[in-house]
Amino acid sequence: MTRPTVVRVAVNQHPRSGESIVKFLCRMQIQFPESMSAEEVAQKQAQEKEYSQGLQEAGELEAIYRVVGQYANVSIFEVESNQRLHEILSGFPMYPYMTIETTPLCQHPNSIR
Ligand SMILES: O=C(O)C[C@H]1C=CC(=O)O1
Repeated sequence: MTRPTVVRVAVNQHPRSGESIVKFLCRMQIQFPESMSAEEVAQKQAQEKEYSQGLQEAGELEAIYRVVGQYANVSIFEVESNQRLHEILSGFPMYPYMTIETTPLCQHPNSIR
């Protein structure tokens, strides 16, 4: 007797690796203390750039956009778990100066991708 073919489709799969992922929209608003010097700000910005570009190269930070007119960004993360997202966000060098809103995402039925 032949068995029926079972096709498994993960709800959230990474488009390239096929691994199971969770996807989040994050909004990060940055507010440095008034007492912080321009040199300290520049140092934080350089550290942030290196950390952020590492995440982008690793595929965990899929996209980042500046919010027009604000020291804020919206970013799309594709990560293995909620725990991993928390590790990433709390590892940002600017984390102590950020207000972060996270929104979990799932597939839209009308999306063609
Ligand atoms: O928006 C910013 O400038 C802060 C920051 C968070 C990630 C990143 O690449 O930059």
